[in-house]
Amino acid sequence: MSDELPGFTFLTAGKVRDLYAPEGHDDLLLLVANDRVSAFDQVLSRPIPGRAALLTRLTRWWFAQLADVPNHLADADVAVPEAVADRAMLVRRLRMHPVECVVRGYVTGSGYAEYRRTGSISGLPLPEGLQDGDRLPEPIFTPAYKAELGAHDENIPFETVVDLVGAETAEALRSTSLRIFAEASAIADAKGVILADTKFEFGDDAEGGLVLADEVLTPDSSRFWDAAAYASGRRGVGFDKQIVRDWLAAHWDGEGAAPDLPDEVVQRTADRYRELVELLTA
Ligand SMILES: CCOC(=O)Cn1cc(-c2ncnc(N)c2C#N)cn1
Repeated sequence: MSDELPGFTFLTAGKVRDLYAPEGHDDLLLLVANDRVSAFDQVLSRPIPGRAALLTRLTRWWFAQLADVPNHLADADVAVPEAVADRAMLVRRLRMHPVECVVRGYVTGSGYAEYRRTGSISGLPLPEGLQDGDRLPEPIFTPAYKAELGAHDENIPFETVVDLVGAETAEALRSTSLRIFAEASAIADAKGVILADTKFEFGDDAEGGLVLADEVLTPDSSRFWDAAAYASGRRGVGFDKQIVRDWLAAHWDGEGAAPDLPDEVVQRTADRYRELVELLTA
């Protein structure tokens, strides 16, 4: 991806997205997604064609479904270059809170690992005997501190969120995250998709209002599972990187750079992203 976008100043590059500032609009940012995919903490060498456009479409769709939640999409008279238009979002520049607002309806991944070590996640005690992929009695807010690029986020207790952003904002982050998760889970469930967990990011706008930022409820920020597979005992059948993860697990020892994905894996993964987006947005 060239860093050059006419009329925009390149700010920074993440794993799967780049940030630009529209010249002459200090109150706006441009988020440009790319087709790269990361797995096992590595950005893989082969992009997944169409991925960025699909996930941008999905985020926009979720913002529309969550109409009662202020979000950072900007309605401004700024021309987004055609070359990136389908995978870019012009957004209001916010004062971001340094908290990954993770909500879990199921216990898996790093949350399950923490649970096995401590019997809790982010300081929240959980019932004994939970297995990987179990549904939790109710969704839980398990915040993490936003790690530097490339490092793992560190789960933190709610009290630390209070120390970071103040009690009022901490409570608003928790209540808003849980409310959005409940709404999104119900929407996904009606389409045969389990929303196992997700991560939201919020910022404050110039008036001090809490605004939903970043991407939302995409396979990059969330785990989406096939509900029918889960019901038949096949847990954690993902809609996105499962194909990539399974192929890498069978063809790579995890040392050094990951091998190039074969064409068939790239194509099946692209198809799977499209399948999820079309299933959810139908
Ligand atoms: C390299 C890519 O990094 C990111 O996209 C993460 N990020 C988002 C912001 C942000 N900053 C102010 N206002 C916003 N609306 C946002 C958003 N979204 C900063 N980094």
